[in-house]
Amino acid sequence: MSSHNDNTSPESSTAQAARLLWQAAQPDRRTVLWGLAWLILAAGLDAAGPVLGKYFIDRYLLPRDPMLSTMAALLIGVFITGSLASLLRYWQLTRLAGVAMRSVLRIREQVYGHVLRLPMSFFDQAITGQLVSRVTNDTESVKQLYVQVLFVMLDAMVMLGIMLVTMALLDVRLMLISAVMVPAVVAVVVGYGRLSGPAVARTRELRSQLNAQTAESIGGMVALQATGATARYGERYAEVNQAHYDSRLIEVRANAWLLRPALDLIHVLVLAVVIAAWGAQSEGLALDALQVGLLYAFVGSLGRVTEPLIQLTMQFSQLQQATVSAARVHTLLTQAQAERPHSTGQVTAGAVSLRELDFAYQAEQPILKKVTLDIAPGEFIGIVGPTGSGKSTLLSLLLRYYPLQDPAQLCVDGQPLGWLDEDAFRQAVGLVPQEPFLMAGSVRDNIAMGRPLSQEALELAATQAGASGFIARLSEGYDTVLGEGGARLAVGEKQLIAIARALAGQPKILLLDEATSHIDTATEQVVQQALQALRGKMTLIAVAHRLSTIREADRILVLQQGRVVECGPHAALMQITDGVYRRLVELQQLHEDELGDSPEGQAPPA
Ligand SMILES: Nc1ncnc2c1ncn2[C@@H]1O[C@H](COP(=O)(O)OP(=O)(O)OP(=O)(O)O)[C@@H](O)[C@H]1O
Repeated sequence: MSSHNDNTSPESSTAQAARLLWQAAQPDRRTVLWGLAWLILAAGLDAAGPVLGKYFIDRYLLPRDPMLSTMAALLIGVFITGSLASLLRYWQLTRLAGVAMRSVLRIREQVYGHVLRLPMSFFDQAITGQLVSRVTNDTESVKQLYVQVLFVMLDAMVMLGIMLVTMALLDVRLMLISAVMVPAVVAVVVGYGRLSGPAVARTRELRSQLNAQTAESIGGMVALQATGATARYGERYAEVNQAHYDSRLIEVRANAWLLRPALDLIHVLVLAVVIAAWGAQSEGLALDALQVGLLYAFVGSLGRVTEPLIQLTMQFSQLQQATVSAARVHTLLTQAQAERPHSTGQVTAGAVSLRELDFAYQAEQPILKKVTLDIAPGEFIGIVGPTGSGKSTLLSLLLRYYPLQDPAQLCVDGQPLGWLDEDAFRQAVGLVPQEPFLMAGSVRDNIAMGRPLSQEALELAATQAGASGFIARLSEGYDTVLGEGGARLAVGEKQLIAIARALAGQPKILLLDEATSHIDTATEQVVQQALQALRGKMTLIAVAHRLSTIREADRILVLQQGRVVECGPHAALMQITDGVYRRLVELQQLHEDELGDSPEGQAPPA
């Protein structure tokens, strides 16, 4: 993901986080509302404790009135209300924990599903490690936010409200003095937020960078070790790690200085003022009329108000971090998805027509210029050209990875490609990429890719791809587990599986993107035979550096700097004196003669 998405400031992130939480908790709205009602009742029962205590002191303890049965009833009442409040709170908080976990489950599914549907242009700039962190770590932090908001904040607010009402009923003046605590605590929290907010955002950003660097280094370990870059990468990592530590230290310091000590101070100050005010109020009165019970009730209630406030503020840094995470998840979720048209358009025959096709990734930098070509159903087209001439770009457009300014410039069976129904389109167009992407599953899983394929369909695809021979030799045939990235197979074998995968969908159009670049001559011949066998059964469009792969094509399209410079069968193109294709073939011949027959014997970049 581009880094600008990570710079979400805590201020702007609060609203985004709130929206995300609210939306994900929607299906559990009733549980949350009922939870609120029960928490109010629990707080009411809690508030009854000090009130009953006051009654006990004022009526029986101070006047030394030995009404033993009533006193016992009062004490039992205090015990029962306290126990009931605890039980209710425990029950509700368990239910709310369920809401938090279910909401995170939904968010994670939503984020993953969303990432799967993002346009390819997004992944041009995406950093894998950061995206992974978004889907797993950030969503986990969001759970923390639910826990904070639902348990601590909700519970604390309810408790605070009920306690203030109870205090007001006991003595409005003393309640007003106690209520000063609320703005004082808010001031501490706001001050803390201002002080540590930037550090919190920076810590998250740096942690994300650490993740990204780790993922990148592990992914590129071969290149890293081969170029002796491990020490430099180690230093680079250490720098970010140190910056992360420094930033975290600022947070922790702000925490240590501001939160607990500041709150304890406020509590003690308020307590002192309440006692002083009570002393002033009761001056000159007899002891039994002094309402010692009132003071007892106030001190008890004040403790119950302080505790949730302290909890709330102590968790504030976590809350901030979780808010930043939630905002980043929200930002990712608001990334526009690739358009998935739902139309009745279908690919019936596989005719492709390019009409003066223009394309640029960035404005003013055209990559393809007025490419015009009509491909008949079942035709085999080879695309060649020097590096950077736009071959892969053309395939990307055929795969709908990037939208076109004018959809009519690229049509399949007479309909603009961009308007075809997504599912029908993906079924009709198969791709064999340059790097065969194999998952840590069985051969069967890797060919089927989740599609419900019969054994016959699977075997047919493997046979058509020329892969059935080596699959039969594997220890467990189609059920052989390949290991991560297909580590157990040779590169050529992986490529044959990738071809079988593309063919298993019975495509009308098969695109091959330099599918033979990394394979040996023997495997290339298997691929060539496979292509020959598929001729006429589907439209074949193959980009190839290795020219022997497309030598037999019906027509070869030669691109140079985004323009079609030659087009025709191999023999015809070889007739063109000083032709681009002829030069590429001759250069390749020379290169192969020099290198001998090896996988590297491809067209050198022109
Ligand atoms: N996602 C992208 N964003 C921006 N520019 C790109 C992107 N992909 C390719 N380009 C640029 O477009 C031009 C054509 O690239 P393309 O990959 O289509 O060429 P190619 O003929 O397939 O090259 P090669 O044979 O090396 O694969 C290049 O200049 C490349 O830098």
